[in-house]
Amino acid sequence: MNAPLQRGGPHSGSAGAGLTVSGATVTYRNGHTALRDVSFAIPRSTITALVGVNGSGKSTLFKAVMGFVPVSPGTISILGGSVAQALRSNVVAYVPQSEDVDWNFPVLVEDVVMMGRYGHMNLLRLPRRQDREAVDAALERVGMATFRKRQIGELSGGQKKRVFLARALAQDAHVILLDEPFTGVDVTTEEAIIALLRGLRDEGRVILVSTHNLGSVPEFCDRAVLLNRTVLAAGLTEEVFTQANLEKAFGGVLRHFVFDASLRAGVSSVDVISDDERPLVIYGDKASDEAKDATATAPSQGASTPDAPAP
Ligand SMILES: Nc1ncnc2c1ncn2[C@@H]1O[C@H](COP(=O)(O)OP(=O)(O)OP(=O)(O)O)[C@@H](O)[C@H]1O
Repeated sequence: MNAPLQRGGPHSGSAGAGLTVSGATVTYRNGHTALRDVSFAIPRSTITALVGVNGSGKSTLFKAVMGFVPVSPGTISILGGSVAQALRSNVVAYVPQSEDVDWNFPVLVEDVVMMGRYGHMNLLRLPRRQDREAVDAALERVGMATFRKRQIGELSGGQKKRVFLARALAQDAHVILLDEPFTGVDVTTEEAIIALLRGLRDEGRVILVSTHNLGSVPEFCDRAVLLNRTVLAAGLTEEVFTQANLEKAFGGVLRHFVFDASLRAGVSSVDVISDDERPLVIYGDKASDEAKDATATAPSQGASTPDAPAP
């Protein structure tokens, strides 16, 4: 049986136990299997990118972690406990894609953030002092305190995303799932969101971010999971984010450009890999390429080369 979840700070509970998905298969009611035998583990204090083509199952995985769709067979363990325990303890929060939200729904920014407190309230949902304080602190942290009385539909795309992040903060979620947080936001807002996520990571939380923005993944994600209905690669970003793995994940849809890099000192090649408007750029290192070439062409001891002069 799973150990009970412990609240009282993201560092409590089983040390290091973050999110573990083991052999998870998800089949929708219409018979479509969106995920098959998915396995990976993410420790606490990490930001992990969830990357894959449209329809690869990223949102389905989020739904499974949130308990919205059943996993069968397979298991999902959250901070050492079951999904049901995690939901009861309010430790998982989901920050939705903008398209999934009805922005015409008349609700104030502070009310959206207060929704993060519902799991901490009794059935009457009357906010207490600690609930209001949590909302104030969350709005302050995402820089949206001055917008609290605005209708959510009146905000820009980046501001809306920050409000939903504030809802997760007010909830004091230890596992935060973000669906495409950078779509439609400018670079300044993206940097602000990344800084916030880093802060949350450093507090011991588990952050899982689905994104098509390959270029920023190596910059701010410690780990990555490449998905296409099953896991193609998972682990540290530098090990997962290789050209070969990305080609496996994106196949023909990945735009891949190779430039002559002779204009930049120390660079032998520039690979630009793009699934979105912000590409991943890989610079080849001239010095290490030359060293590799030298090793590859150096004759091994005792071997003769066709061009070697006769002794
Ligand atoms: N409720 C549902 N019923 C049946 N099939 C579904 C349902 N939701 C999603 N699917 C199917 O499951 C597969 C995975 O969808 P999912 O939304 O998880 O992909 P995704 O990786 O999040 O895609 P995107 O990058 O476009 O958001 C798709 O083939 C989709 O058509």
